[in-house]
Amino acid sequence: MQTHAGAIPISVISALLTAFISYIVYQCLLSPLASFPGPFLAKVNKLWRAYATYRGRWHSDIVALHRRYGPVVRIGPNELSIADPEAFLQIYRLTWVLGAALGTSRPFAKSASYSVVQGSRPFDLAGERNEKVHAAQRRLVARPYSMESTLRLEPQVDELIRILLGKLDAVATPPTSQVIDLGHWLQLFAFDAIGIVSFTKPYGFLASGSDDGMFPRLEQTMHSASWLMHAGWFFRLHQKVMPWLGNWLAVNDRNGYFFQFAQREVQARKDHGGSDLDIVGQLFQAQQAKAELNDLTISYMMTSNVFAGSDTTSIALRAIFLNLIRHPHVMEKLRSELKNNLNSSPEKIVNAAEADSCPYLQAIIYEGLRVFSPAGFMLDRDVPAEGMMIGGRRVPGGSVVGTSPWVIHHSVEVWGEDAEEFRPERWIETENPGHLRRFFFAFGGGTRTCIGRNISWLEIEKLVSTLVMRYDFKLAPDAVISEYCGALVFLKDLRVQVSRRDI
Ligand code: HEM
Repeated sequence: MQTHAGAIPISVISALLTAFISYIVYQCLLSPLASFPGPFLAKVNKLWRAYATYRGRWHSDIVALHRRYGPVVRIGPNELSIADPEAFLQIYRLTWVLGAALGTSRPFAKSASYSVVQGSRPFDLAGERNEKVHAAQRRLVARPYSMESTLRLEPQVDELIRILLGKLDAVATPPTSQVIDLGHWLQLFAFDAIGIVSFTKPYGFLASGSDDGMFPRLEQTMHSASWLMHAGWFFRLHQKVMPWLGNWLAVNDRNGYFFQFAQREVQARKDHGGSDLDIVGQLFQAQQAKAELNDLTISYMMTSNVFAGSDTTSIALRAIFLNLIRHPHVMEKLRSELKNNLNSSPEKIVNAAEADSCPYLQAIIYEGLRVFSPAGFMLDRDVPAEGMMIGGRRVPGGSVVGTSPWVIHHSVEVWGEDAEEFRPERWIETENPGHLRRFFFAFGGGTRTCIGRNISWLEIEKLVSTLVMRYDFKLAPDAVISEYCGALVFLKDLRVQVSRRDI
């Protein structure tokens, strides 16, 4: 058959069509993951996940997909989302020792998607994929993040809480009782708290009441990272042409704008001195014995503090307050506990030791982070070369598996029929709290568990207990609270009427 000059020959078209059909048949029928159910487009095209993430509803969409398809959902040609409790424990909870005993010789390493987070940074705890390199880096910096170190900074956190109380008093003292965006104030607090634990000094956002444009920028960076993690080729291409076309991706702010911000703070801390108790002070001290812990490395680490430590904590605080407001009986029960156990009053700033001694308060924090986990993404891991079994089916080495905190936290199989409900009592009633905690995934798991957990917990337990004793909170009648997932699940427009309880 003749073809016109310039037209594509039929033979080429039919070869392309055959290749396309073969690819679809392979992915749907012959691939080692073919037996796992999932949306058709996800099975055949990696971009499905990038787009699904880009839409900003991944945290709830993936829960809905599991309700539809079951405990294992295929969300990419080579990717599985896991709600199966046994498989979840195998992926995230095994240590080297236990792993060796079970025949899984090493932890599941982070997948290629994390390279986008890491960018060109040689020191990046969250993005580092090599488990050995990560373990060495973590050992280098872990000490200042311990509970012992964190507690030494409690007086400085108290100072910050006093500033917040001053701000809230101004809108909550009779005859005033204004509606405010409580979420905004919690975010200013959480951001400044990171300044305190890192550099002994707050950034001054809470005092000025303004974030200086920082929060939208953080949010855009997070969102950009969330979908680009699943379009790595596009990210790499962009980085190659960036010298000529400029930067078009907000994710680069992580290693650009936010790194420079952290670097300036580290330099200022060095120039002006500060307390040896803060994280940078401790790292400067450690520097004397460990040459590899140079100023650049410390700045990289502080970038993680700014990037991973402020929005996460503020979302946790927002979620806990929203749930307390929506469940007045829980709020009252908490107040009774604080009054009876601590003799707490509206004037008092609760200290960490006191907060730790209140089981209901602790249960509220667990439950708040369970039903509304700040991290809304799936924590991708590579299946080791030997492969793994999930629900009796073999998953080959090199496949990507992972679980989002939202998926495991909303699993009926783990939490029971009331998995969707905010019910702190479940953490107290259970005969086996250790069992429930194994499935508590708000801070990730295994070797890659959040290094800032102690810091956040301290902030949360102090602030929640102090504020509920001092103020009444009521949702504004016109409050329209929305959720938006860009890696973290941003909870917006927490418009609340705040009033002093003691006046
Ligand atoms: C409620 C607050 C927080 C939540 C919900 C949270 C959540 C998480 C999660 C889920 C991970 C694991 C990520 C993964 O495996 O991909 C993680 C890791 C990490 N977080 Fe947090 N985080 C919080 C607070 C903080 C704070 C306050 C800091 C720093 C001061 C911090 C710094 C980090 C770092 C550096 C990592 C990487 C750790 C590693 O791989 O060794 N986070 N966090």
